[in-house]
Amino acid sequence: MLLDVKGLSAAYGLVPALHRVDFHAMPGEVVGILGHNGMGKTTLMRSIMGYVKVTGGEISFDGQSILGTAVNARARMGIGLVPQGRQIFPNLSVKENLEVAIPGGKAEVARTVDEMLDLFPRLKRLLDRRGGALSGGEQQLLALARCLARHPRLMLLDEPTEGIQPSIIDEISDTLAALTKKIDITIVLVEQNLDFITGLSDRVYAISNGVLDREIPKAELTDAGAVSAFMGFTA
Ligand SMILES: Nc1ncnc2c1ncn2[C@@H]1O[C@H](COP(=O)(O)OP(=O)(O)OP(=O)(O)O)[C@@H](O)[C@H]1O
Repeated sequence: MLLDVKGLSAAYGLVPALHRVDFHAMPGEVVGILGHNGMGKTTLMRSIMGYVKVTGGEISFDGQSILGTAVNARARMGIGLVPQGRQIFPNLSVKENLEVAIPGGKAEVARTVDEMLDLFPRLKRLLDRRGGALSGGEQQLLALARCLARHPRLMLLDEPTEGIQPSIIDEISDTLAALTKKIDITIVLVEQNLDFITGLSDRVYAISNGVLDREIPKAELTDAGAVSAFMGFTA
């Protein structure tokens, strides 16, 4: 098991945001977590990366507890987060956005930029463009490349389709599916886009009001009524 989250709780002051969350990801898996606005998806991603102080439970990465470790230590262990809203540098060029994400000397940086351009060919012709002048979809590709440039073993994706045109969402889905075949990576993604999540994920969980304890059986993912029931809606 690469990631094992057990009984994880987090709160903002006295208000709980995650309540005894249990899930895991095996090496090479794409695990989707489906949930509506405000259900705790971002809090979960940021807790695993180490930005949110948790109030209970356990997070293990590659068999080791990571709860007491800082964000940069988790990054060095091989965890990467593509944050909600992408958070690229709007005033830096695409090339500079990539370069500043890559640790190492000049040669290593140049080699890794080339490696990322092979994975994201669409960024090649945009290298000199300012990050802020990219479309939402292009920004998402850049954010993915910035994360992968550090060669994480686990990539956490926080709502990759948010604010992106439907036509580009398919391209992002195809790019991610191709990636998982080319490189050794485990992905945990949180989303509210059902088609995107079912298209990419090996397994899907539902999160509702900070509670994540149910895996949605694969056979039921194509049944809108069953998914609604899992998400806590009554027919
Ligand atoms: N910094 C904060 N301070 C206080 N409450 C917060 C903070 N961040 C999130 N919350 C609350 O915690 C709950 C979970 O929020 P979270 O952002 O994790 O949900 P989400 O599923 O990612 O939602 P969205 O899709 O809108 O980003 C919400 O009720 C939210 O209002």
